[in-house]
Amino acid sequence: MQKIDESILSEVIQKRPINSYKGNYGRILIIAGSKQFGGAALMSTRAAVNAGAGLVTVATVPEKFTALNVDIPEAMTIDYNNSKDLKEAVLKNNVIVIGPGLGTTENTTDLINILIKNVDKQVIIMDASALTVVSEQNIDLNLFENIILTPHQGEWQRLSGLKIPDQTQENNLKKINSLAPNSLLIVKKHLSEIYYQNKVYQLISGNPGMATGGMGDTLTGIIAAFVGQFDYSLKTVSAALYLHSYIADKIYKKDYVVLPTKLASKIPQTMQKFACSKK
Ligand SMILES: NC(=O)C1=CN([C@@H]2O[C@H](COP(=O)(O)OP(=O)(O)OC[C@H]3O[C@@H](n4cnc5c(N)ncnc54)[C@H](OP(=O)(O)O)[C@@H]3O)[C@@H](O)[C@H]2O)[C@@H](O)CC1
Ligand SMILES: Nc1ncnc2c1ncn2[C@@H]1O[C@H](COP(=O)(O)OP(=O)(O)O)[C@@H](O)[C@H]1O
Ligand SMILES: [Mg+2]
Repeated sequence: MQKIDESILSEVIQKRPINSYKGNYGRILIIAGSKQFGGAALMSTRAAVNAGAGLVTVATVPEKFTALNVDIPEAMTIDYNNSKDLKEAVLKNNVIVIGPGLGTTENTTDLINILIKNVDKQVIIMDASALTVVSEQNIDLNLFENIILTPHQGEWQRLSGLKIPDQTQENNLKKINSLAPNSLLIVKKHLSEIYYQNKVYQLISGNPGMATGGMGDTLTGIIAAFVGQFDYSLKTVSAALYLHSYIADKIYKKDYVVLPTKLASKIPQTMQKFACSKK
């Protein structure tokens, strides 16, 4: 089993070419949030913008538009219950996050079905409530050509049927190979693991200060921005996962709890440090 360490950051994070523009850095759609869980949409969005995504659109409930526009004016907003607008957004974005803060109502099932009907080669990052609904409704994950799954151990239990003590690397590998063999799976925990193409990779950073609501929502935004700017590959996703914990470890040296908003605020300077460290 390979370890994911700091060297991945300078390998993946690129200096920006002088003549580039926002269209070179990914069009990201984040389908997230609900009346109850607005913060999840905000934290995913903030992380995507701060991790360098060129253009970010959030599909959410209209009552969260003001909060989003005030907090992250860089991001655009659409109503996910307007299926025409959502369909258009699915078609024109190349990386799509679905799940943070959606809740597990029928509405979330409808949103997943709109995605299934309209998606083509876009990279989907499926998290949180979307994973729970997929587990409950037995939705076939193989309908997505390029999919990254980011469950925590509770979500992975629902999806795989494996109780947490049974979530060994061997069992997880078998399960993902039968559920969605072409996916990239991240099982989030202390020392998170990536399962990809029949191999396992383990993160060697992270800390218990990260055990706070919104930390996973923040990760989805970082992964989306990285895939949108760099490419869809194991290395790029590993770098996004590593950056998240790397910043969290720096904050944890001084702070008892690692606030997701604080983590997100440190993404631009940390990316610049690794982009500039290149020979
Ligand atoms: N500010 C906001 O808007 C926020 C909104 N959020 C949104 O809330 C929605 C629900 O997501 P969720 O993760 O909070 O709850 P859920 O899917 O019910 O899973 C919990 C169940 O799994 C179990 N469990 C076992 N291991 C676990 C582990 N390592 N980590 C966590 N749980 C673990 C756990 O066991 P227990 O604690 O009961 O022993 C329990 O039975 C989702 O849309 C999310 O995006 C959050 O992001 C927070 C900030
Ligand atoms: N004890 C820990 N050690 C290392 N990382 C942790 C720890 N607790 C939580 N994390 C990390 O924090 C994130 C939590 O994700 P998740 O549970 O989905 O949060 P949320 O849904 O509240 O946004 C994951 O990346 C996980 O690996
Ligand atoms: Mg989560």
